[in-house]
Amino acid sequence: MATPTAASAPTAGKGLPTILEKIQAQRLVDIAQSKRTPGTTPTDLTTLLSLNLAPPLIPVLSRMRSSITPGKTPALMAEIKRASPSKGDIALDANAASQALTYALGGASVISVLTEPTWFKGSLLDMRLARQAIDGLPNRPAILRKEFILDEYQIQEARLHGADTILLIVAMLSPARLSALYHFSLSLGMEPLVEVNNATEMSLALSLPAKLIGVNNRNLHDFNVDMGTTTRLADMVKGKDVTLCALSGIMGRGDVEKYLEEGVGAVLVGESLMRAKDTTAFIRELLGLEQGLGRTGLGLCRVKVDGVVTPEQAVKVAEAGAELVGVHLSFGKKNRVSVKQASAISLALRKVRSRFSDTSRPPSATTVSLGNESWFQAQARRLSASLTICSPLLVGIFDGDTTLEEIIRTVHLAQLDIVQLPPSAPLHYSSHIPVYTIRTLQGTSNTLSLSLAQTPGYHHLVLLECEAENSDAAKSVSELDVPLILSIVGETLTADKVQEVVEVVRPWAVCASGNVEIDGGSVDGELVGSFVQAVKAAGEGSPW
Ligand SMILES: O=C(O)c1ccccc1NCC(=O)[C@H](O)[C@H](O)COP(=O)(O)O
Repeated sequence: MATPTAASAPTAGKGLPTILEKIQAQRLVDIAQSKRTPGTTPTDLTTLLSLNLAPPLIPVLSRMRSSITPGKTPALMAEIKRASPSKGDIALDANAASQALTYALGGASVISVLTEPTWFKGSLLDMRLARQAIDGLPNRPAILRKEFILDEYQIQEARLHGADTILLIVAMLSPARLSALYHFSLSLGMEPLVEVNNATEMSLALSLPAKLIGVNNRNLHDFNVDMGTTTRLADMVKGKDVTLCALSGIMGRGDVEKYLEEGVGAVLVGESLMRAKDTTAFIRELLGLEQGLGRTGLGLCRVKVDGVVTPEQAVKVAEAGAELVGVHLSFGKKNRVSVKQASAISLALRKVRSRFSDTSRPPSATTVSLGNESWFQAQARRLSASLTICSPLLVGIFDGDTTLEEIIRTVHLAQLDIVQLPPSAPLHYSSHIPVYTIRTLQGTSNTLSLSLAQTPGYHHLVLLECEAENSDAAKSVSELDVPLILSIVGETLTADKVQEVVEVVRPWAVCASGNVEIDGGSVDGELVGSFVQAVKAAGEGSPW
């Protein structure tokens, strides 16, 4: 691997070095320092990559192209930029992880993270945290390492810290180095964003042949921003397999519309996004999307009935309209069933499901959004969609003494659709259980368990057990971004009471208690039916 030296930097020409040349000289010093540091030597990075320690990639080009509607909606490359040489401090307090999440949920296709520390106050840690914050999203944006890349070493760093793509600035590199770095990036699976500022640089980029080309409206030597730069070069990529991006100086929808008319597919926006009062609203403005659209769900609340012990009871509960049937599988529990009984219940439910399902519904009718949504919203949407074609689902309820191996064995033997875990279940269980999981939490839960409740991957839904008089706790949990199954304990929920609770808490589902829970082998189908009706009426318009 060739090691660049300061001598390979372009000379400043006459007079003082430009900012680009200063940054370049400093970056060469920084790279040399990192390469000397034990643990991050070039050999270390090669070893780490060969151990497959870089997180999985997404292909940046297809991620961007899937978001573009020509002439209407560009792909947004949203930049995390605390400061810059031209503007000084912009947003020193910005937190890379929360900024990245806001960008992702707002609709960005790429998150550009400046990792240069001296002038831009960025770091590789910023990029790593930005990646971690969005990692669980079902349609996460690609991560761009926005950097002054001079050495293959920086491309290896980028991959290891979670980048999907890197920036190559043509003005900083000889044609031979540009080509070497371009192909090195491709060899690690990353199509680079190649930045140009004039026709000569554009021809070089096209000869690589780069497929993602950004025209920087800012001249990096003198900071001058000329919004016509992209316009003048746009024709050079017409008819080519190139996604053209306009970079720098974009302040609002007006700039974006002009570029869209010229065939530009993407815009990279830094400062104006970092200074926006309402980042999400500004993203929607840039993308030309309607404002103020909240979460869209099916507007439903579902019912879970626990304590079923026989196939006949399960069918009665299904006929009454409940979507989830719970069986207790742990010793010492009232209404505990054996694995064999659970299996018989499962079989009975599978036989009747077609009666309560609408298989004629196309998947898109139940798939509310394939855009950016949180991990929990995506789980809830998928589970709700499954329920429209496959209802009711069987939930196996376990206590704290059941081992992971026993749970997995029971899932297979009894054909469980969902596993309900106790509060004490280790957090890694969910990632090993091959079906959806619910974690039980008590209404008195502390801040730690509330923050764990919102961690993607620890469970798919939360069942909150709370006393009727403590429904404030349920209200506060309902504000979390987690689909909630509400279980009011210690009181018989009347139809009126359940309506009140559902309207306030807006849960994903309610667990039938006292009045409908099975006791002594009989199920009052009418009672369950009226409970279900009350929940359905109150749940209309729910975000889930
Ligand atoms: O932004 C600078 O002052 C700057 C100076 C020297 C080299 C690079 C510089 N910026 C990098 C960028 O290309 C921009 O951060 C990016 O295009 C976003 O621009 P903006 O939306 O104008 O913040």
